[in-house]
Amino acid sequence: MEKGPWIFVEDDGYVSPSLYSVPSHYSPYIGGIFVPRGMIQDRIKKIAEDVINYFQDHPITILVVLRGAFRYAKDLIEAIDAMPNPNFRHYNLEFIRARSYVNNVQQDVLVEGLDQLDLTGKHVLIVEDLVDRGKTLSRVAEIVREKNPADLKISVLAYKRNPINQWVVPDFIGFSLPNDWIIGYHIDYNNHFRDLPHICKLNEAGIEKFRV
Ligand SMILES: O=P(O)(O)OC[C@H]1O[C@H](OP(=O)(O)OP(=O)(O)O)[C@H](O)[C@@H]1O
Repeated sequence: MEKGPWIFVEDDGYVSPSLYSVPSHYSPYIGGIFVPRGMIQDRIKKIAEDVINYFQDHPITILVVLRGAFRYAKDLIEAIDAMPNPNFRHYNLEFIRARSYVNNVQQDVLVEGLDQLDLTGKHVLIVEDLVDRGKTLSRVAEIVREKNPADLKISVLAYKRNPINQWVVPDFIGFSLPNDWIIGYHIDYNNHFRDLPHICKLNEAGIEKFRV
């Protein structure tokens, strides 16, 4: 993945969790903070502008991939709502569920809630929290394309530089991150750390502690 219109976080581009406010029950398991909450919010404001500038006056069907993308989608929509010129923006929301990870091992990708959606002729924006190996987004996009949308774009907050990922680079990316185990800002490890406000690196102690 070339450096591009996203914020590139270097492999050692994390800071100590002691520099930011972190819940004490999580701090032993955080290897470092890659992106603090305020920077995430600022980046999302710009992505909201980019999305609206791209879709112009086409109504957007925003397809949120639960559960991980919940917080990113919420903040993206709030940023769109806060933009000037309310006559310009026009979107509706749909929610699907995709899941695949137990511990840090990927199982088959399960997608729920997409079968019954009619996306024919719609201008669709898939909103996802994380690309890791790329299998989830690849599968979701494949199903969406079969529904003949007029347009399909993809936004991902966190794009991991996982060499296994052969997936096409999404259209709107928040941050390019190292190939570490990423947690926080609703990105989970076995359903833990979703409420951690910053995007962080999970350490070995955390991988062991919350293994199921
Ligand atoms: O690029 P990939 O290797 O396919 O992985 C990315 C997916 O993994 C996470 O989902 P998870 O299975 O943890 O479910 P969740 O959305 O409920 O957190 C994340 O939310 C993405 O959907």
